Amino acid sequence: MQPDPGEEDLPPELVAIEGSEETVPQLSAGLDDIAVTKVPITIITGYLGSGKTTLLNYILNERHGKKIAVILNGLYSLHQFGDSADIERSLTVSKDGQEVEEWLELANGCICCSVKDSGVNAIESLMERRGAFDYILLETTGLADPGNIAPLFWVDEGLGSTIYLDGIVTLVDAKNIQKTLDDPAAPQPDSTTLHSNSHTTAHLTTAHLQISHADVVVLNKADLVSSEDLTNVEARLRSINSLAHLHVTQYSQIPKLEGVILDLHAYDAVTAESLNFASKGHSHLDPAISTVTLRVPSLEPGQLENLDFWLRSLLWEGALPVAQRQTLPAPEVYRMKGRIALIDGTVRLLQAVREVFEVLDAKDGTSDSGDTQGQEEGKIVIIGRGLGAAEAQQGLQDSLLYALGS
Ligand SMILES: Nc1nc2c(ncn2[C@@H]2O[C@H](COP(=O)(O)OP(=O)(O)OP(=O)(O)O)[C@@H](O)[C@H]2O)c(=O)[nH]1
Repeated sequence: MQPDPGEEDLPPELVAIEGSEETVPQLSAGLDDIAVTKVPITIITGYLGSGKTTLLNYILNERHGKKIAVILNGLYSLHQFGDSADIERSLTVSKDGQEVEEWLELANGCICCSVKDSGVNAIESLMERRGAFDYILLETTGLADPGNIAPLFWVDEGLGSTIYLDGIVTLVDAKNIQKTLDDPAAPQPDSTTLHSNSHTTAHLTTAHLQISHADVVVLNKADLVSSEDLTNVEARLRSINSLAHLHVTQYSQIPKLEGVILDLHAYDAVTAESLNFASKGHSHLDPAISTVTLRVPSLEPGQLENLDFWLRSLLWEGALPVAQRQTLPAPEVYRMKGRIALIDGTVRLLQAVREVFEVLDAKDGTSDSGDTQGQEEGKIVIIGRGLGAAEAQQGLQDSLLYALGS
């Protein structure tokens, strides 16, 4: 769910077609009645020189049996792929006299493309022109904020996109990351995309945001640091983002890709284990960003509306609602995941990236906590800035009890 864009921006009416979850709804008029297989897209981000291209080359040279499209979002030279893969052809595609895409065909059936417009439409039109792919990898520039890119691909099922966001992988340079996070001169994110009412003044860098949005952190260049430094970096990364899986690598080499880097389904699945791990009380080593866990009692179905109110208030208005219509300075929320247990034993999943959120039915439909009482404890894990766990917990509890602001 996103803030209302206004009527003129409303999407055309859609009709859902029957089929598996990998089947997308289609426009009601003018299109063939053919189910479309959705293609996963993984965003690969990370600070300058952290090993993004090394990871891409590694993936492309692995035997994965997939036809992968690599999208370079930025002003890159495509020739960086020339060393490791035979280039068969290259082409520049023009639109209205403007060069918008450049692509190279790689030896193993993959293609590599530079797209200046990173939007879903540009990528879908590329897919139409070049035929179907099994997978898309999008490498951002080293200074990109993935929080601005992810919502482009995390598209509502109802909008009928042929691609879906599978996950965000953030490369971290083990040798330089501490300096980058602490450097007051390091490039800062575009403040207009963030709420400005946070009460935290601690320095925030683009590297912080890249880590906070990660579903997987690849802690690379481990060969360049001592084991003690590596342990310290790991602790800091976990304090920023306790939800992400962390893999320590040299030259971005990850022995198994499936389920580790690729095919994560990080935006349509939330396991109780991942939330339990995130709530284990990791250190608060970073002054700018942290992860907190809120406990959610089992809800009556009617209380889902109250939860929705709390989410809108927090994510759209940047305010933590508390009783008697007061508001507290709110955190800036970058990523949120949760499992909400209902008293009837069913479970809802919560996913949010910045102001976009979604509450879905859990695929299994019921608690999978293994709790002998049969009732899972609901949890919401928030990664953000200016997070006071006690205030956030109070605001949530108040919202669940009263219909604040109604
Ligand atoms: N020592 C060491 N060098 C590495 C490792 N991984 C990558 N490199 C080197 O670090 C340099 C930068 O790696 P890239 O993969 O180009 O990094 P990137 O994130 O794509 O860089 P930008 O696109 O400039 O942001 C290259 O010279 C790599 O060979 C590693 O684990 N250890």
